[in-house]
Amino acid sequence: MATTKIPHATAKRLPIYYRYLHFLSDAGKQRVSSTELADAVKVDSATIRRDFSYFGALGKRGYGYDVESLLAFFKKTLKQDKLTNVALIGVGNLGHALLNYNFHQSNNVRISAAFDINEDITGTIQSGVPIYHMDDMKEQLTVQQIEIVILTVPSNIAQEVTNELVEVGIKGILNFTPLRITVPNSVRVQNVDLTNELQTLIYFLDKFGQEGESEVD
Ligand SMILES: NC(=O)c1ccc[n+]([C@@H]2O[C@H](COP(=O)([O-])OP(=O)(O)OC[C@H]3O[C@@H](n4cnc5c(N)ncnc54)[C@H](O)[C@@H]3O)[C@@H](O)[C@H]2O)c1
Repeated sequence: MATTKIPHATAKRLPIYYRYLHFLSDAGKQRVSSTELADAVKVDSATIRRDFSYFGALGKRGYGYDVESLLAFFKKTLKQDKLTNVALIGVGNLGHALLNYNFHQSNNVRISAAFDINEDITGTIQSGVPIYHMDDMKEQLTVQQIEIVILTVPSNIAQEVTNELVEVGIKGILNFTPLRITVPNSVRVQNVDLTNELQTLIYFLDKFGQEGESEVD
């Protein structure tokens, strides 16, 4: 079962399910039906059942899903039971915003190091995160065993920085730059493009109105 290939759209919904299950668990709820879950997370119940089916028969007919066992399962799948340190490269406008935010809703991911070339900010601590000079990047990433980075540098140097990250063994890059960076197969890149998201929203509103459509790969 561990080798089951999960569609990208399903994988993207897992944190949404996880957050709501956490909420239910905190509220002392023991079980939840797919319809109830669908209402809460705004994903239709057929999609939820299909998503969950990738992980085996987790629900029981007429009973719904057991909140604690589902939560334990997602915790493991999403690696929520261990803290993941990530690094931020490029502490400008966007980088600062991400540092301030520092995923405080999540207790399992945090930015533990940031890097820049601007000597006005290197050597300082911002929002509790040390800002190192890029000259120290390789060493710090290795010492801190960081495998995931958030890339918020100007696009003209994004590839150059990426090459250094690849050399040091980074496994995942959350790429905010508009450049579609080139990496070997061993590295996974997730692109974040707010303009794109906004245009997708406009497209769906235009085409389907407020009913929208649930995202399916
Ligand atoms: N994905 C999105 O929706 C979205 C939204 C806004 C900005 N962006 C992109 O994010 C990136 C950052 O945008 P911004 O507005 O924060 O820019 P910015 O100019 O404010 O910040 C860039 C930072 O990178 C640093 N930097 C420059 N060269 C560097 C290098 N070689 N190594 C490390 N750091 C270096 C600069 O000193 C600066 O602190 C840009 O590529 C921009 O296009 C994406």
